[in-house]
Amino acid sequence: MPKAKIAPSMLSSDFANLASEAARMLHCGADWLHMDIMLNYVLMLRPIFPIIFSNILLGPFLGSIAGWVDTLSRILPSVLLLFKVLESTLSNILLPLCFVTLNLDVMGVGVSQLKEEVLFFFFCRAYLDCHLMVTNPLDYVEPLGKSWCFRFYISHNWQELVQQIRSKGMTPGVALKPGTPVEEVYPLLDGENPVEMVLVMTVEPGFGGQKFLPEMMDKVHALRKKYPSLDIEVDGGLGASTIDMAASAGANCIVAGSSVFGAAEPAQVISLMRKSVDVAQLVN
Ligand SMILES: O=C(CO)[C@H](O)[C@H](O)COP(=O)(O)O
Repeated sequence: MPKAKIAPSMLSSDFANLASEAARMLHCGADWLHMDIMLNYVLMLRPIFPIIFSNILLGPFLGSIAGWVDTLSRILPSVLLLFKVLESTLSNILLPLCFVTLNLDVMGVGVSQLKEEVLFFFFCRAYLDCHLMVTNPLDYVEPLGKSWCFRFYISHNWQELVQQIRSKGMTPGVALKPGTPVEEVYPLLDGENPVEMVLVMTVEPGFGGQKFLPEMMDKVHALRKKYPSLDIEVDGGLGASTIDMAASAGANCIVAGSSVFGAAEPAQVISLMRKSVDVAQLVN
């Protein structure tokens, strides 16, 4: 069975502080960051696109140079203490961007907004789970492919799109709106160049905070039965009261917006969702 992946939906984040919100979610244990790109789709959300590009996509891209620091910060806490000592010694000579990063990660020390933005910009490499709801997704392959963006959802022109997406090093997936029958996705999974994920929308796409549609679980069931190792994602209305339904139906990638960003302890919600997927996989 495919691994659990928890992806907070940045649609529910504070858009004025996207970088720090993204860093916060990664710090809380998120596997991916879910990005809804709705240009030409939901007009009122148009401003998101430039924000995503300037604040999120470019940040991790430039951060690749310092990716090793991020890895170190995760696996070698003792190295961080060494940096902390160095920080106090050299703080006025080498502006301690990296030390600020490390302090935040290990000690949970609060840092200023600016420093936190810098932290994400230089040190985080997020896996961006991008759901494109646009009239011509082909137009977006090139700009997204230049960034650290791997996941892509499609609805039409799929053969050419899948090829283009792969050529940019991203992995293609297809999204199903609530009204679309699950059978429509089978040709994209059974063909020569199949997509690698199916996103089953559990609300009508467009806004966070909507009510989970339990009837969508039939689609998840059908997909899991037919494709045991497929990544199956659900998005919309996922939280403590609905996660078990999705997990037991066979979903392993969970997108959650308001339940994570609205929680006092987002890390606990992320962990609960992961546990629910893991337990369901053991039982099934
Ligand atoms: O795609 C989306 C809306 O189209 C969002 O990702 C989704 O709504 C997440 O928000 P919430 O968990 O609050 O429902």
